[in-house]
Amino acid sequence: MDTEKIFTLSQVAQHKSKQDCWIIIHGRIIDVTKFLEEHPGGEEVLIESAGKDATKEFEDIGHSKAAKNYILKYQIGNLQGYKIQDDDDDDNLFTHSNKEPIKAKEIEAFVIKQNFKPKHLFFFEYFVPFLAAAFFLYYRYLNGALQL
Ligand code: HEM
Repeated sequence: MDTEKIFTLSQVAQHKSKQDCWIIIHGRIIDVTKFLEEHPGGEEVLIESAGKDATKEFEDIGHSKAAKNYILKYQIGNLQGYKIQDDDDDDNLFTHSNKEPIKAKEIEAFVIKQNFKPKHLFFFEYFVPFLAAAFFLYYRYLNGALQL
């Protein structure tokens, strides 16, 4: 098991043949080339998902703990952007790692939210200067009117 190496989706996509077959499960990159013939579900299903994220397909079957251990055995790295936390407790193995990477848009939204100003600031920033300017102009107007 190698959890240090980071691969991008396009790097994984290059390994999609029977001779070189990688798949992604919960952000883990698995080289299943040597496992193809051994897979109880047949090699076809793995080859179909080669070079892609097969998390949904993997979970839909309801694989056992043994299958999850195979994943750790054949893991060669992690998908870029995934935060994987290994745990000794096998049941948590995948719940912990099942975290979506934070998307840029979410970060942006967070930053914008943080920049929101309280409503009363708007009052002081715009309304008070506007009132002052109005008073000033009115004063000038009155002065002018009185001098006439
Ligand atoms: C595209 C993803 C996958 C699909 C669609 C898939 C499909 C299946 C199916 C249909 C079975 C049931 C076979 C039967 O009951 O006769 C099975 C069993 C099994 N698969 Fe997969 N599989 C996938 C990925 C994997 C991976 C990545 C591993 C491990 C590296 C794995 C390990 C196993 C094991 C150990 C079994 C035996 C039953 C169990 O322990 O859950 N599979 N798979």
